[in-house]
Amino acid sequence: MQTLKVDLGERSYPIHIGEGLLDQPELLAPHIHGRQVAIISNETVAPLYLERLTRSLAQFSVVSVVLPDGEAFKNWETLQLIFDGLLTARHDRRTTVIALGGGVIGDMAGFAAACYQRGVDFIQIPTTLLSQVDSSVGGKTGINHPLGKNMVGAFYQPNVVLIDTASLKTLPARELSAGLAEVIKYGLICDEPFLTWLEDNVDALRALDQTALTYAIERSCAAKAAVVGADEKETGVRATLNLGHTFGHAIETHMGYGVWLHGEAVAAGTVMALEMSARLGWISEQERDRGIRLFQRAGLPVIPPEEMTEADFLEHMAIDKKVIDGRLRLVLLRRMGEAVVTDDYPKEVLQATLGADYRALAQLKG
Ligand SMILES: NC(=O)c1ccc[n+]([C@@H]2O[C@H](COP(=O)([O-])OP(=O)(O)OC[C@H]3O[C@@H](n4cnc5c(N)ncnc54)[C@H](O)[C@@H]3O)[C@@H](O)[C@H]2O)c1
Ligand SMILES: O=C(O)C(=O)C[C@@H](O)[C@H](O)[C@H](O)COP(=O)(O)O
Ligand SMILES: [Zn+2]
Repeated sequence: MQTLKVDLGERSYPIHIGEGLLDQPELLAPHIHGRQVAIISNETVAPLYLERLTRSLAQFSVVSVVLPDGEAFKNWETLQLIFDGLLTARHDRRTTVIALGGGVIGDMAGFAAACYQRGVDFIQIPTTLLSQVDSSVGGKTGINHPLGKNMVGAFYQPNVVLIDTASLKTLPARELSAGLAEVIKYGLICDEPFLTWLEDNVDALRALDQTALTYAIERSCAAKAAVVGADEKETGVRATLNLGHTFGHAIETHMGYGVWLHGEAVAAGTVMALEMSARLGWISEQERDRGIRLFQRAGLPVIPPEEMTEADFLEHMAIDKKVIDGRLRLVLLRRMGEAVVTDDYPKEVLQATLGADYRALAQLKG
């Protein structure tokens, strides 16, 4: 087992990474301060892992709340089911909410923990690659609004993150690829040598090679922990973790939540960010193509939805959380392995990026 730390003063916490950690209650017990525990999961993950986790927490009084599965349920109505479960079981302020599932469960359970009786203890047990490399770390929690992704939420850090890499054995291939989008993101924004490693190991990752997966998870979590430790509430460098997300969130919202997976939208959105960075002359066309090729090899889409117009993108992007005083800040690549957040770009370059021929770019690489 490997343990990393998110360094946030009195809110610091460990990230434990290893195979079979679900069966190691001693990693959780020190972070549970009362007798009550509420495990939040969904209809897909609960049949796979809920009984095992409940058994390993036998010393506590455990209830579970099993939510419907999917991004389409990351909303107020489903959040209410968590509060219903907590109140029905008479959970008090010393309860601990545990998220057992992917990023949707983690974001919702975390937001519920932040709100329930004004804040109770929270633990992340992520079971998708995406949630293991990204969403379980850093304390962004929340739900979607019909007009925009993650528009209602709170920064609320967990007490511990427990990553059992064996849980990826049951993950569908499409979901594994979606997780690779956020892994590739770290290489692009802050770790160019990791991109080379990914080019050498993407096939092993897709084949569920445990050694390769564990390494990719550790390196991704280390990158995220460093960024979050430096800027917990996104007043600066944390916004670089949003590479591809301004375009990607527009795709998710426009297409209907869950039609494109988050990681798929991030992949196509990052290709748009690469294209814009190339148009600004910050990276070369060869470097842009290097990124496109890696997303393709990871099994991810690199062409935005045909039906989305430039106006559609601009309308959704206008309410991005990085907008300040009506000016849209974008995450772009100054060079491979170095992201910047900027509102200093000609409007025409953004227009040209939205209108670019991504089908042609994809065919060149495919
Ligand atoms: N808070 C953050 O910092 C952050 C970061 C990235 C993404 N997110 C959010 O995370 C969400 C995406 O997360 P996701 O990709 O994990 O999606 P998800 O939570 O919808 O999980 C993907 C699918 O895999 C299933 N699943 C989960 N674990 C499984 C397992 N071990 N075996 C079999 N099936 C399993 C789920 O039931 C679901 O059907 C989005 O809502 C996104 O906005 C948040
Ligand atoms: O942790 C962050 O910060 C991120 O931006 C990570 C992203 O991968 C993630 O999708 C996050 O939920 C997006 O945040 P948002 O503030 O743009 O909703
Ligand atoms: Zn993301």
